[in-house]
Amino acid sequence: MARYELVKRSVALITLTNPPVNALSSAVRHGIAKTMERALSDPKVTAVVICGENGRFCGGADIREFAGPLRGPPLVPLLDLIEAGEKPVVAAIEGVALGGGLELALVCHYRIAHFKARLGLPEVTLGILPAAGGTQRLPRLIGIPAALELITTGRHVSAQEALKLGIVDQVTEQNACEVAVEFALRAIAKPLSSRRLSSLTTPCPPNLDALLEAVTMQIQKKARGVMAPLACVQAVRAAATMPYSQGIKRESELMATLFHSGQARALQYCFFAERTAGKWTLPSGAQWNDTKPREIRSAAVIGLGTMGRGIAVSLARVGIPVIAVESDKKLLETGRQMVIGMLERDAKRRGVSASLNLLKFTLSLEDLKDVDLVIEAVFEDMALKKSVFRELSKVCRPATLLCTNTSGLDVDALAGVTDRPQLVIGMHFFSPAHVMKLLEVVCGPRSSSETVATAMSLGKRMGKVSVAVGNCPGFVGNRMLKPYSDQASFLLEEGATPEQIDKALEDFGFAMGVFRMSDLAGLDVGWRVRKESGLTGPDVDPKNPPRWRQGRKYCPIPDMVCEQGRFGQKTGRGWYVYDKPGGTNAKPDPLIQNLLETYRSRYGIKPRNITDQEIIERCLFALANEGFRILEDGIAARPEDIDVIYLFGYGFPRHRGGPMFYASMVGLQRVLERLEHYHQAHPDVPHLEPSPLLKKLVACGSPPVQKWREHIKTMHSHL
Ligand SMILES: CCCCCCCCCCCCC[C@H](O)CC(=O)SCCNC(=O)CCNC(=O)[C@H](O)C(C)(C)COP(=O)(O)OP(=O)(O)OC[C@H]1O[C@@H](n2cnc3c(N)ncnc32)[C@H](O)[C@@H]1OP(=O)(O)O
Repeated sequence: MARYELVKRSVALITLTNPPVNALSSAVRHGIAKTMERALSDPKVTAVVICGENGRFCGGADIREFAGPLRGPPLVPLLDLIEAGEKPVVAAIEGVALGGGLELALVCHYRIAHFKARLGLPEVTLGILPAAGGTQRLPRLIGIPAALELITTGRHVSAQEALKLGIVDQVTEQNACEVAVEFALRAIAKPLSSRRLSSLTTPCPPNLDALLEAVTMQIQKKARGVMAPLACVQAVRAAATMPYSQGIKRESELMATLFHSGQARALQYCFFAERTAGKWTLPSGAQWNDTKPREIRSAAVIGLGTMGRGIAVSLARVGIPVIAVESDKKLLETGRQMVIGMLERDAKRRGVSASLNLLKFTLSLEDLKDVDLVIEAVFEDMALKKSVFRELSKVCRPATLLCTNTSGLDVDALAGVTDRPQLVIGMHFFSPAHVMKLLEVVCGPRSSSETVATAMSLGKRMGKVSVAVGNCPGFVGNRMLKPYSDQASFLLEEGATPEQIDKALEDFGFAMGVFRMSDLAGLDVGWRVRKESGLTGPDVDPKNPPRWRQGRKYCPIPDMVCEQGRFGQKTGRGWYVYDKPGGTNAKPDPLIQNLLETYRSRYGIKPRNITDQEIIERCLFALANEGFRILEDGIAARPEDIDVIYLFGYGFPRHRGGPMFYASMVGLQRVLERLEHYHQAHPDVPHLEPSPLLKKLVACGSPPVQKWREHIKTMHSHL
């Protein structure tokens, strides 16, 4: 796991060999210990270079090892040994030096980085802190403010920025190993004492307390309830106020508080879940690693509303020529200006030039005859979408992939009106599409494996986290949202207020509660869908009981809010009131309070005190319960896929791991008991009835989330 060679007759070259990222597994640590000992004791060796195989220095500690008992040589004494050695050690950083990888580089006496390398201490994103001296050595090297920023955010820096900050000594466009060997030969005669970071005094800013306080407040605001960044601040404080020997003890104590925490487990689960999600399999057996995607050299977007504009920008900024289509001149011109503006702002932010030459705008579908792929993003209306797909089927060449950005309509029904159902697939982007990372790739029963592979790979190229899901109303994300938001509405009936429910959800960790989020998204969208599905509006039979629709309990309060023209932020009024249309400062509205009181008295509902615990349990357990049903139905292949959808598409707090992981952390037995309890109290709400899969998992002893798949025997997998 660490190769040893003697080069240039006197330089020991140690290469970490643990693909794909040369993580510091127990075997690698063992390898480093052995090879370093050999280098330090061999009189022929005058200097040492450490590098990583396959152009990657080191991706840090092996995160998979954190779940089991700690084995092998501990990292801290091993790194101390390298730093204390009497022979100069040079790190040759190619690819990445992250976490423990950067900590390894920091104990080397010199660091040479390839110009494409990225460096950072991302431990905070895994719910822990850099505990192999990183919180103590980095501040000594680059000062408190810069170290604090890097350690508390986990941000990666480029080699050029690392040079500016003083993290590396040289950046090279040549082979970093060869440059490091030459560098090491020149370093032989130089004294090492000033190169041992642990022996330096931390340069301390005069306003240390104010700085730490400001960063703490920023963290508490941005990452409410998240422990690791606060522990990082404390560790950096120790670097500023304590000698190294005490600081390193403090670092280790703080790590001990984080290491086995639920937040660390959740965040590490998220890291792997995100990677698992890309590995799709279809019922035919075709899967991610045996199906070649088609190359997409040109694309078209139909409809330049909010979604279409974001999709066009996402395609153009990764170099794909896009033809954008609208139905009339005025809409086309507005869309054109908006897309160009968005692309220019995006390019400015990224410091690149805007690829405006890749965009074409047209009123005619005929212009799409030669494109490789079309994404339809017209109004959410089945008849309209069908007519677009019929037309596309006529004008596009037979090999063109036809994708729909529907957020919940039947993808197979659209495939059915075309001459190529195997080339039809859903690409469900989230708004704003050029910002949100999630893409649900909706596989219809007739979508070919090549079509799935192409949509997944295009998503990746666009920088999205793509998750393959089956075709059912609302797919995964929006199907689960219904029981969640229904519970919030029922809680309003029973005595809660929008602000109380939102606060409970925001305290749990959501960036926005359900009502603030609906105000942002626009309340009219859901209202239109409810009208179209006969849940409200003139189509409802007047003999229908007022709080009962389609055989189950129904809460009409959201419809009543819309009937008053309150569509959310854009109209300046929704569940909250805003200072102006488009305003973002949400204030509780006495008119909503009034509406709720009138409603309750009309239906003889006596309001009761509702606890935050009940709000969280009813909203989130109903959400997870639908997730179990989705797994049973074969609409999502794994709980990790559902969690990734909720993390990237719906703002589920990452330190809670996603709805399915959260349910497993609470304990499936407890989730089952609480759902049974709430279902008994509300027998007319089917979403509260525990799903058969949840019951089965509890009966099997509540296995960890990674093992649920073994218990899911779907009659018919859609994936
Ligand atoms: C009382 C109790 C007290 C307990 C105290 C215990 C103390 C223990 C001592 C701790 C010492 C601390 C050491 C250190 O401070 C801690 C760390 O280093 S944590 C790790 C930090 N590193 C990272 O966060 C980097 C994570 N990786 C990435 O960001 C990316 O993978 C990458 C390196 C940028 C590469 O990106 P890509 O090229 O896109 O490739 P993938 O992301 O798809 O990854 C490929 C493959 O590799 C797996 N993988 C990546 N990194 C790691 C890793 N660090 N450990 C394990 N596995 C890793 C990844 O999952 C992919 O796997 P695949 O999906 O292919 O199976």
